[in-house]
Amino acid sequence: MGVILLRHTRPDVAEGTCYGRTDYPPAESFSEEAAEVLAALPPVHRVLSSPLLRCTRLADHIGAARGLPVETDPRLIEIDFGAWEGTPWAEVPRDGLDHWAAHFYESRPHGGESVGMFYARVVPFLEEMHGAGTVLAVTHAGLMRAALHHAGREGAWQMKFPYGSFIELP
Ligand SMILES: Cc1cc2ncn([C@H]3O[C@H](COP(=O)(O)O)[C@@H](O)[C@H]3O)c2cc1C
Repeated sequence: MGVILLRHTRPDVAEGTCYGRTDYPPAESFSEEAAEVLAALPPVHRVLSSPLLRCTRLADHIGAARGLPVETDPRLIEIDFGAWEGTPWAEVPRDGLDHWAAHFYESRPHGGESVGMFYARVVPFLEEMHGAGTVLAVTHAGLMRAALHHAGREGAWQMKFPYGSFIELP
């Protein structure tokens, strides 16, 4: 089995908000969600986590239950949406969204990371993990999209992953 990418549980932020790098903590439902994740998760021999609270809380919970230390890695942080962070998606300027859609890899109308910049920091992590054994990385939806794109999956950038769900990479 290869690396397992696990999305964090529900964060404490209003539905429809644009957020990536903003450090929202987990929602009140954390304990129940974390128990479900733990029950579904296969055995792993290493636990890595994005340094953001919505991931470290879950990683710490898993690490404590499985007797493993948690290592944080900044390459596992979600894409940085710059000036858009904390804004409802419905209020993000239309021209910015259009530019982003038309120039998907290069565009950064929010002043944060372009998808290309984001992908360029994620790929070295994925390459390092290749063949590293059963490693769990607690991370974000954007990372899971990037990883599936890297694995050659058609439509990976449009995929959705529920909170607390995980994917296994070969
Ligand atoms: C290209 C791209 C487009 C996105 N649109 C939303 N997100 C991602 O950013 C937000 C934070 O993710 P999480 O809740 O897992 O921390 C979510 O809305 C998620 O879908 C994206 C990520 C990427 C890379």
